[in-house]
Amino acid sequence: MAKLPCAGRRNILVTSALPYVNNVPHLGNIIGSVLSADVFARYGRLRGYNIIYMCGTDEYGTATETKALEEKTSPKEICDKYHDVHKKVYDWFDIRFDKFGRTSSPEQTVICQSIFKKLLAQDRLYEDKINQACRLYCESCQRFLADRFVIGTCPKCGMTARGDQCEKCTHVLNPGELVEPKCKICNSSPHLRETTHLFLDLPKIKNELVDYVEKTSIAGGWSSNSITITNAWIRDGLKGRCITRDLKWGVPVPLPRFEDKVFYVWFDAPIGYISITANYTPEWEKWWKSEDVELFQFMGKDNVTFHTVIFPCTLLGTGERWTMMKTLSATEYLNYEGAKFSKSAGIGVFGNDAQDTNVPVEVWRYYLLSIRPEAADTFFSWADLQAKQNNELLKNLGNFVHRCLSFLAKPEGQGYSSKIPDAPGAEEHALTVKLAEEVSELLQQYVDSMEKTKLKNGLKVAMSISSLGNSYLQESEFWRLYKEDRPSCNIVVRTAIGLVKILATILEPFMPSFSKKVASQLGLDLSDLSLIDADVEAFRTPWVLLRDGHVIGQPDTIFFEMSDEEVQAYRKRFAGSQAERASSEEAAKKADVKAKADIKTKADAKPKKKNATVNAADVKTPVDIRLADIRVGRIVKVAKHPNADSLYVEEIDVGEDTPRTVVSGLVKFIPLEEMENRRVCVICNLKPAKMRGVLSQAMVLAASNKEETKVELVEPPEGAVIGERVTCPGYEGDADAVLKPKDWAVVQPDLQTSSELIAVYKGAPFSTTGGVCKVASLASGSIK
Ligand SMILES: Nc1ncnc2c1ncn2[C@@H]1O[C@H](COP(=O)(O)OP(=O)(O)OP(=O)(O)O)[C@@H](O)[C@H]1O
Repeated sequence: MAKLPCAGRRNILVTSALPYVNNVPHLGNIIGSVLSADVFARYGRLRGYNIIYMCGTDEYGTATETKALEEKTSPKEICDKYHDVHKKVYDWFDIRFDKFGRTSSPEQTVICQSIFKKLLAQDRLYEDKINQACRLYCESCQRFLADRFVIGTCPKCGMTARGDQCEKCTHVLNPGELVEPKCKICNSSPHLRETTHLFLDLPKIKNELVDYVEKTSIAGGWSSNSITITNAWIRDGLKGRCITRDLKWGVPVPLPRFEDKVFYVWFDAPIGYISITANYTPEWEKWWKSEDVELFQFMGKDNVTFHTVIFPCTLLGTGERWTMMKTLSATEYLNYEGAKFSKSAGIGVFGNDAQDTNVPVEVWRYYLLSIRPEAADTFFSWADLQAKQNNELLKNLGNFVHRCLSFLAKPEGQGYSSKIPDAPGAEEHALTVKLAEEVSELLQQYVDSMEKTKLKNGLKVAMSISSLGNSYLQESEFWRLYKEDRPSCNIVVRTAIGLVKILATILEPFMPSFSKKVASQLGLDLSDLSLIDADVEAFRTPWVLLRDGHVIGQPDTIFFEMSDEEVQAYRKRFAGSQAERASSEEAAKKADVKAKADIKTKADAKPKKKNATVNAADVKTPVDIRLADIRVGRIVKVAKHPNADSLYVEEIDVGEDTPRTVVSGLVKFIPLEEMENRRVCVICNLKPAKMRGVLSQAMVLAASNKEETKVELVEPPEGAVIGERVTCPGYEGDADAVLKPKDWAVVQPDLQTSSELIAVYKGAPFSTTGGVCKVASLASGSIK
């Protein structure tokens, strides 16, 4: 039965940006919208809030029409097919919507047209009577071009942009503003042709909008990027927004002279949240026209202005009281191994690919959420996924859970025959009291973070409770207590099991499949996991969470190790674009089968690692980029080498007491004045070497093309701190005191610049606290 708002409860309506229907979503789409919203909605349900999560596919517009042309079918059939594809991907990712609908429903037409009529009645729309109403028309395709089918140069930042928005600087455009526009379908130059359209009169609604933004943005906890983007938009001056298009596949405009037009997809898409709710319950107005409902919206940064300016203006302009967005959680972008995820170019891992790997859903969710781009763009890398799976999930979380449960499950004489012991005196047991205090403090941080949609921090805090659990077990020496001091052992075991229950609960929003398994191993139902205030209070005394005599279920391993071979196989399998992968189909098929077989055999052959604690002495540091001590430096002085024309001698500040002297062969490529004061990436642990009589104490990293005719410095970003270490996600660890030349020879060939000009090691970007390191223009260069 559909939920409705209830007086006296927190009523929360969650939405995530409606994914566009004509393609398979990639991991960037998943973390940017649906997965983030799912975590928050799951958290809200655990807290006992009256919460619903609405989402669905955004189906109208030219992109669908064109896809239908390509696939020789109708837009409706395209939408049916891809709606299903999306649904299956999200089901696999354990995304739990209360309703996953679609914008091509009859309810959408009714609600969209009714909002339009109210805007008209309130005089918030105007027809364009001058040339602003021109749209680009392609003579060779004989059609008006939808915004996304025009590409050109952004007038603001000078980069390539689509007709509706520049993805580089997020500037929202009218297609006519693009410099040198081109038709994306046939590459000819479209021209402006006049056609009358309807505009939403944003200047007329400005005061109400500003009032709303001022009242809500800070108080509602909008993510800082969304506040910046919105304020910049308002400051730059609001202009009328065209809300109609010369298309067929869309909601018809119910006005004489406009019958052959439909609403622009960005006018109707946010109305989709409302119509999808109307598909969920006929009493949808109780959610959407209420002052007692908190609306939380999740999306990537490119969707912000549509949700903070255009959609609010649409609602405010009707003169009715709509439920306005309270909290907006907008992510930056997730990138793929140094490149950009792209649906059109087919770069990256897509929702259906993820299912086709050996990586279980809980690991996918954990990894994506642990690198959620909350404050800056982040990077997916297979090596980082491996590191997080092996170190954080297996060695920390899996180890703790399995250690507690398997000890408890052992027969009397070695364990507790699966029965929770009585544990009087826990509140006086010093180590346990200390643990309980630390856990309480972390739980408070967890709740604070989750309430503010700081999901990444919520996850980090939850994982630190698991680390505390491991330290607690270790310090207690429970195996010794079992023989020498059984009452204390009972306290430790019962407390640790309570901690397992806490972890299963607070990690449920992030990894529901993990929590389900742990609940069953604890002999509990999922419904026993709750985070209502009384439970959070009880979590302060973990030893009371499972009663004595309770019998747990069967312990089993939850996480497994990912091998280097698997990482290599995945990197190879998902390299390049989907088209490139498909073009060598036969070869790819064979490689694929082999890769999968390799991976499968490995997984099968692998003795199921029982979350064993790994002995540090057994771990051999692999030969990779972590061995190199790369630091952010600044050239404080530079001169030509006295004895060699091709060499510079620099003094570089790398955060030490005195600058280092460095000799580099860059004279031919970089003029002396461009070297001065330049920020650089420097390898600081190579053995100092004399170069033509001058002792060089480090090496500046630069990228070159194949012919070595062009060389560019690898530059740290503005925000990086001089002297900080440059690391590559997935390859963290101590550098060698001195980097051996033979190790450098192994590492160097994998150092490159990506298509996005980012310095990468095996796809993992050179990262600093200020962002990633880049070169000026040299893509696919070799770094040394
Ligand atoms: N790399 C990314 N990282 C994080 N979020 C992203 C990324 N790419 C897209 N998103 C977000 O994913 C959500 C769904 O995107 P949507 O399906 O509209 O497609 P899109 O990737 O933005 O591309 P297009 O508009 O070309 O279809 C949006 O909120 C968008 O901001």
